[in-house]
Amino acid sequence: MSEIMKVNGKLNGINGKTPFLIGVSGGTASGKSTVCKRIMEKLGQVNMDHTQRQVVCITQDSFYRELSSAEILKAEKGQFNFDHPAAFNEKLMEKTLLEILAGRKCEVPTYDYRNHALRPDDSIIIYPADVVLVEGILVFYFPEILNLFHMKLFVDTDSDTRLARRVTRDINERGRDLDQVLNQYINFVKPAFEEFCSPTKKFADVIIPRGADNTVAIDLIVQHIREYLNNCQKSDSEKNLRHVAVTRTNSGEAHFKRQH
Ligand SMILES: Nc1ncnc2c1ncn2[C@@H]1O[C@H](COP(=O)(O)OP(=O)(O)O)[C@@H](O)[C@H]1O
Ligand SMILES: O=c1ccn([C@@H]2O[C@H](COP(=O)(O)O)[C@@H](O)[C@H]2O)c(=O)[nH]1
Repeated sequence: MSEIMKVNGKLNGINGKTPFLIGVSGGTASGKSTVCKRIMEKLGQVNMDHTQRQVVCITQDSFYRELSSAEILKAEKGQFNFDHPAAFNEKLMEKTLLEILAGRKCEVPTYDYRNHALRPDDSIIIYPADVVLVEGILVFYFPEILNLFHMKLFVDTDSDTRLARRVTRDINERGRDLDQVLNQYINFVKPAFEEFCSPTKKFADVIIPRGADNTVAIDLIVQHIREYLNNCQKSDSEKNLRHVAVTRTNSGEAHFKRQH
């Protein structure tokens, strides 16, 4: 296997398929996952076998670090700060993204929000793809990770809307009660958004106001990705043609010229 090297924060000299890496950031419940889902839907990637997908999506939540028992007790009372950069294992995230950029198959655990823990037994296999979407509140916070993205999107949804959505989602899907959601939001989520997430908006290439409601922005992004995928397909078939020509020449059965 070739060694993965970085020059100026970008990959250099790697073998295999190097995907186009798109970071999708924004505050909690801004619609990051929904925007990624819309992009995947519009590109016809959702009802497709995982091994065949040209576009895949992963979440930063898969890189929450393991908590100690004392931290889990705090988390159960809504007293652990999951919005601080220290809550993440950014080194593991960087390593995984480098593997993905090197065109290697990776395994990424899912996150269990009810138990505040990763589920390694329920991991997702990320097969080599042409485009990889990486969504999360702090994907632009760590410079080593920020520098890996070829395109950066920031989902900018008004904070009242985000809080309203978070309350509903956390109660219905993440096993929380109202007091817990509001206390966690006031004590950790909102201050951390202002200190760590919001300042990273300046790194974005495209800001998407109103998230998934902004179909114009989503269509433009989808168009850009579609053009990229078409170019990938063109260069793949050119590579295949070259391969056929060289193989036949080597076998001595035909005398094609090497194509460039
Ligand atoms: N445009 C929208 N209109 C209504 N509800 C939305 C919209 N976008 C997202 N939601 C809902 O808000 C919640 C948070 O959205 P999600 O995409 O998971 O946000 P994030 O990934 O940023 O946390 C989910 O329950 C989702 O269904
Ligand atoms: O155990 C946990 C882990 C995370 N959270 C909250 O989740 C959000 C990030 O996820 P989004 O889908 O982007 O909202 C973050 O604000 C954490 O506070 C949690 O509550 N419990």
